[in-house]
Amino acid sequence: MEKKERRNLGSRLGLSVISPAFSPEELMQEPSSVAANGSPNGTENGRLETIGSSASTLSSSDSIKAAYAYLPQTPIRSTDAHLIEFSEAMRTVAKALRRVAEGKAAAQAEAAEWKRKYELEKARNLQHKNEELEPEGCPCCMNGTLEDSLNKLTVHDASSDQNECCGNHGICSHQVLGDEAPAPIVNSAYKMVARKASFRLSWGCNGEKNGQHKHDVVSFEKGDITTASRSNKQILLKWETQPQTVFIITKPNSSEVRAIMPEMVRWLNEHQKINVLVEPRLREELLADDSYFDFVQTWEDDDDKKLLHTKVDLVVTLGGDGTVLWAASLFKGPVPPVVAFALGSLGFMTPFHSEQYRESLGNIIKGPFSITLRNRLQCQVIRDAAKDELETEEPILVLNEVTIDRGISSYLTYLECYCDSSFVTCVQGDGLIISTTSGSTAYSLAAGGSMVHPQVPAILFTPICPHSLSFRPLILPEYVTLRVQVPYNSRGQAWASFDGKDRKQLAPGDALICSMAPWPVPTACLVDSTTDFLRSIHEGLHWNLRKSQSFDGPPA
Ligand SMILES: NC(=O)c1ccc[n+]([C@@H]2O[C@H](COP(=O)([O-])OP(=O)(O)OC[C@H]3O[C@@H](n4cnc5c(N)ncnc54)[C@H](O)[C@@H]3O)[C@@H](O)[C@H]2O)c1
Ligand SMILES: Nc1ncnc2c1ncn2[C@@H]1O[C@H](COP(=O)(O)OP(=O)(O)OP(=O)(O)O)[C@@H](O)[C@H]1O
Repeated sequence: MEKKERRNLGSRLGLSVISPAFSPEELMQEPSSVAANGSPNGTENGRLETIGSSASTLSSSDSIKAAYAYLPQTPIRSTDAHLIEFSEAMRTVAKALRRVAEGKAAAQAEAAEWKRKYELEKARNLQHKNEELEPEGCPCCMNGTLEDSLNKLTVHDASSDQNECCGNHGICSHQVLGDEAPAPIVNSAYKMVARKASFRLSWGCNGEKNGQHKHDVVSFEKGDITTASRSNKQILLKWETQPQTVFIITKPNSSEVRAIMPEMVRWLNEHQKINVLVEPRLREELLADDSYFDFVQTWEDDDDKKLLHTKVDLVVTLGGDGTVLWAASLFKGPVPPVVAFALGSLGFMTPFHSEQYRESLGNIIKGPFSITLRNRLQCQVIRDAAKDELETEEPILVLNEVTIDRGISSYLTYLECYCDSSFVTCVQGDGLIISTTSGSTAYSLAAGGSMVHPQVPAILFTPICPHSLSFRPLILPEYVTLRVQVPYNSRGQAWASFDGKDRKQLAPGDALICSMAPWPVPTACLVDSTTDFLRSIHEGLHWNLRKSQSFDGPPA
């Protein structure tokens, strides 16, 4: 019997047929209704006719009753009942699986959070140890913890006394970036003679002293909760000792870079008496041109590279946004201040003009200068096959975003997303972007996310081509831990990429955990965070560019 006919039969009998419950073969086993030729009453509609014939002498309501009485013994009911039971069982299993996944998500998110806290605590302990080992540091800083110092933050006036102690006026670099290298590295190309310069950070409004404190955000006085005037304004960096080592990073294969780079190195060395450090490739390029550049330093192995942040006072990038991303990726922990010169096409994070490098670098080296603290995301892939915590992969830090997409697969990505221990949603589409606010003007913007000022403490959750009309992007607070899981029943694999690089395949069962990293990228501002941000969206994207209407329009 055809499905349609079965449905007709059901509806004529006042029943809803739930599924194609039986086959002609099953019907043929029906003892009373099966004709000798093996077909019910010799037709496909044998069952209907059997019911009809047994009911022919009865009224229509009697015939329906008879049909109901007859049905429990037929395969329709029993097979449907099995199917109903089966689908209910499947629903229960699905629910149980979802609960297990949520439990696992919560446990893994919690584990990641504890790991992050542990890393922070470890960094703090290391810092205390270094402070103990370093008697000639700023005496005021030596007495306090980072928290003490944060609590003491006041606005710093750029023109205030140079000899003033940093303890009461900002975060001192001895506290923030004071984790000195365990031992100096001595080799021909990487002979670090200089001590890292110390500096302090202060919060103010374009350098004006206005007495606001960073911790005065909410007041609980007299039981009333009031928001104090915003205090986390423009951040200033003021050197306490002269910066001595500049790390120059350039985009490869650029004639513009090749023209400016040797000039800049010479100027830094001769006019500013500053050590210059570059990537090994660049040192070779410089030396190939002129042996004068023999004084330029580099590193020899990964161990040296890991200690870069302890030696470098300032990072200078020559290139586009990609070079800033590259520079950030070289620092797996704290990052020195970055001065980015624009030698690319867009330059959202590269506010400085390369033609004016002498003036700009001169001002930065002298200080103070405004910085934007750009948050980074710490991303960790957790493999389903990993047997324990030790098998997890190294975390990757991103300045723009981590993208989970369908890669070369032609199937929809299917991703389950959790925020701390709460289920957020399932992404069915091309993928998902988890972005920092700095990355909000990059891929996330192209996928329909909002542009967010880089100083806003947030994480962006932006789907890529979702196959659902109602999936709008989200902006979440910076303190959450996100977890993206490729479910076991996903049709294909997913791929994660980090600032557009390092693609990693995620198999069903694998997960990616993201939280805000404790090491932001401090980028020097040309003017200040807000002016630079607005300039970049106006000039880079021509945001809301429209010809003004003429005054002589129709009367109102
Ligand atoms: N559809 C898209 O818009 C798309 C697709 C893939 C990657 N990307 C972006 O490219 C980035 C990698 O940059 P790249 O230079 O190494 O690759 P790239 O050379 O392919 O350049 C990508 C473009 O994105 C711009 N860009 C990078 N970071 C930006 C930011 N924070 N704000 C505004 N624009 C930004 C760059 O200036 C460049 O024009 C990724 O992090 C991702 O955000 C965008
Ligand atoms: N020092 C470096 N070593 C290796 N790769 C680098 C380095 N600096 C930049 N890159 C890579 O080179 C690519 C291009 O760099 P970048 O975006 O700075 O230049 P651009 O493409 O000319 O600028 P824009 O994107 O603004 O047009 C990026 O993918 C970046 O990751």
